[in-house]
Amino acid sequence: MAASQGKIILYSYWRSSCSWRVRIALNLKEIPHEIKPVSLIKGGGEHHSNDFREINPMEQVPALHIDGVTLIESFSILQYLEDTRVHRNLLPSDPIKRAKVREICEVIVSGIQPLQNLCVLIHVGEEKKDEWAKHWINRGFRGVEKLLGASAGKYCVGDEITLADCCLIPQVFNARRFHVDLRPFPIILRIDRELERHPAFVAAHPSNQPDCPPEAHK
Ligand SMILES: O=C(O)/C=C\C(=O)CC(=O)CC(=O)O
Repeated sequence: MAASQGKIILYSYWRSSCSWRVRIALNLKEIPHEIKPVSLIKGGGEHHSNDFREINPMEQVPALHIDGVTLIESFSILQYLEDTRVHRNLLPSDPIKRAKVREICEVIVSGIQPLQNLCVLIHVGEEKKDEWAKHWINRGFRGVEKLLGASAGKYCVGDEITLADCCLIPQVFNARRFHVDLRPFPIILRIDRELERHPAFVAAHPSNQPDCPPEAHK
């Protein structure tokens, strides 16, 4: 799994919402990259292999090989892209708006997604896992909806696409996957509709990934 020099390589799984956040940002910033699929399912998960543990000791996707280093943790990767690839900024210049973008990101990347991540659901067990995921997504979305009530314009914070939108859209997909009733979250739904045809978001969608199984295509 050694990464070739110079090329930007994203280790990704089609349905991983954390990989998806990074795919959106790479697309929005028009950064050429190669996707190396890592199956979280095949043989108990390729992310648990010795080879992949060298890439990410947390045994998770995504990992991004860029500028001679390998970075892990999606939000940290997003920040690095923002720091180094100034084309198409995904953080506003106003410090309060920046804080609001990061606030929404944190609620999703720390407060919602980890609680419904595959390794947590395996630990929770087959019988309880769906109800568990639904509960935590619901709880988190109540907070996100309230925050968006104060910050949203066309998108999560104002009228420009930001890192918050990169984090929100994959989480909406997960909410649907776990049958969360989204009707109490009209702002979240509106932003999701706003972005569903955006080319950078369409290209990053699980159904457009090289490792998407044929039966899961839209
Ligand atoms: O195909 C699968 O069921 C395996 C894994 C996932 O969906 C990814 C997650 O663990 C959820 C997530 O990224 O939020």
